Amino acid sequence: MTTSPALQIEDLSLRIGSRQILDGVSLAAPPGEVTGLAGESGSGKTMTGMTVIGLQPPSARVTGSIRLGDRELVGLPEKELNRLRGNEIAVVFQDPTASLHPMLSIGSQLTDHMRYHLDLSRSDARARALELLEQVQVPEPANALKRYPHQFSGGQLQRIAIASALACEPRVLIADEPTTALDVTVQASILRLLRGLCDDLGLAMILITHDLGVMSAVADTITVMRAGQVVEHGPRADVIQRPQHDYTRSLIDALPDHQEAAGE
Ligand SMILES: Nc1ncnc2c1ncn2[C@@H]1O[C@H](COP(=O)(O)OP(=O)(O)OP(=O)(O)O)[C@@H](O)[C@H]1O
Repeated sequence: MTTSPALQIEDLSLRIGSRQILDGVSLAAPPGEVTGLAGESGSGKTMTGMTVIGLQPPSARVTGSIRLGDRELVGLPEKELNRLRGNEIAVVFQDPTASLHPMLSIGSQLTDHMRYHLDLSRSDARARALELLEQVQVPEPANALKRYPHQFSGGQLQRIAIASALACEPRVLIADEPTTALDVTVQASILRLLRGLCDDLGLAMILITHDLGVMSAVADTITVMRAGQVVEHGPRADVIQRPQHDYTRSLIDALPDHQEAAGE
């Protein structure tokens, strides 16, 4: 079954000064699917994600198309992009503390965000915050609302950052290396959570990671980037088990146990 993509990137290029950072990137993220974006460090994965939410460096020149439903995002005025950010497109970063304020309780961070974007009353925002923390499986949600970021483990903080990203019911979630900073034991549970949310909420998820092992655990399709270009794209099993491009093969061979990653 093919669903029409929530997010469609076509021929996206980005130049900073004389450097071509992205060169004709095309990518579609359908609802309810995890679209993996792989490639070694510096290949342009993060810049692709940042450009989708309009957070590319100010000096960058962007051409091509990024459509959210039937809306074109390239060239959208900053005010309108600001409304989309966090509302229709949300991001989860590698470091959960990047999206959480250290001096504010989890409760006020989640509810302030929703009161601002969704215009909810204080009690409705609190009820929704509790629901979100349950959804991301943070234990004792009512208690968690009163606590501060430093009182949580990295894995729990990433769950809270994911809850915050989901607060305004985005259609698209960009997860940029969401498990890279976490203990190996916690990584799998966060990936399972993201996969479950994608399925349950029909999110179009773009999962950015240099780790094809992570990718093989959850992605439906994989797009491989190198030096700002897409070199390969296809269903996960095809890309991992029958890579067409030497570069993809070298990424797979670099995995500690590439048989395992291939799901064999
Ligand atoms: N603010 C910036 N100004 C200029 N160039 C940048 C900026 N940020 C990133 N770049 C360059 O853009 C290219 C792509 O970087 P990007 O962060 O998208 O790669 P990546 O594939 O996500 O790698 P990593 O996994 O290391 O983040 C790199 O060559 C990088 O040096």
